[in-house]
Amino acid sequence: MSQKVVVALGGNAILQPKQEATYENQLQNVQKSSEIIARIVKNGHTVIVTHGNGPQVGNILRQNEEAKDVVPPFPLDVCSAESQGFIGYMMEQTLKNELRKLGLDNPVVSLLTETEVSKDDPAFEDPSKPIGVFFSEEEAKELAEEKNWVVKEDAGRGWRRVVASPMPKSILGSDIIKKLTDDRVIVIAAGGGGIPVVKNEDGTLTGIEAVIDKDRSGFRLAEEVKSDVFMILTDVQNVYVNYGKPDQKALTHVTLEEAKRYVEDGQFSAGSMGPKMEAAIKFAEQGGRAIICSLDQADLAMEGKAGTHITK
Ligand SMILES: Nc1ncnc2c1ncn2[C@@H]1O[C@H](COP(=O)(O)OP(=O)(O)O)[C@@H](O)[C@H]1O
Ligand SMILES: NC(=O)OP(=O)(O)O
Repeated sequence: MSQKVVVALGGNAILQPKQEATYENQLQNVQKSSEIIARIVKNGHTVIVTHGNGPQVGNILRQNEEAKDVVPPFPLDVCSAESQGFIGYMMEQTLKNELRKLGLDNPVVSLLTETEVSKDDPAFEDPSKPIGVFFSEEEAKELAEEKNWVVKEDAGRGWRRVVASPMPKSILGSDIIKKLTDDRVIVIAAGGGGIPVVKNEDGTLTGIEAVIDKDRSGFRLAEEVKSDVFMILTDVQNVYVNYGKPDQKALTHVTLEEAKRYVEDGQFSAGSMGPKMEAAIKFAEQGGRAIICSLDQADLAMEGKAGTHITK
């Protein structure tokens, strides 16, 4: 049965933590992701793609800061837009090429998307979103001192710079995204969580410096385009209970009640699986099917043969 699916690609699908952030490395990874997404389209589903930008937006911000004596630096929301633009470009091009190989002619378009947040969001007082590259604790603390950064440990993987990450209230233009998908267009949207903007009292919009979590914005997008499935692709085949322990157990099909119980038990790290489970649970609460799985099993998971599925 044909279904509408919002696919959220994790940071690993664009750049693995140990890889150098060259354009070539990122293009090669994105090409692999596109190969898999094309298979989902081939199986008859309607796909909307969204993606992370943590490493990329951090690097663009740093490029701006390091070159500030030569070229005036841009604010973080503009860096977000830049990262959305270049990742969207890689995805659009590789997806068109992969669809063509499978004999498909669906149009593909990547849309620069703004996401509305609240200027009063408490996240502005407590930066939590890791961006850019990983450092040792010592290096990170030195950089924090020297450059006035906030740095934090990132889910056991090293230390990173962190910035504010407000909750997404709505994805601007999701009505247009929905119309395009109804017309067979494969849309890449709300990359990097979307460009954070606030609505002023007179209805105008202004950019605000932050990076939105793409699992949270992916949920909003899936909700607003009335998707049947919200699929979060990452680097583990399943969500596990007792993850990393000798008795770890893969979750395949879980009900909302079970999922919430595991969250209460503290089974999912705040900086990694936590936001994914939070987003998946919200989507399942509205009656949709949420899937968390590895990128290479995405097409199998869509057919119910891999990954962790959460339903009401
Ligand atoms: N209970 C769990 N089950 C599976 N993975 C978990 C769990 N808790 C933490 N993780 C970690 O979550 C990581 C995926 O999150 P993250 O690296 O933020 O994803 P991405 O960058 O792909 O969006 C996995 O690599 C794994 O190390
Ligand atoms: N914006 C965002 O959530 O990016 P990552 O998935 O790369 O952290």
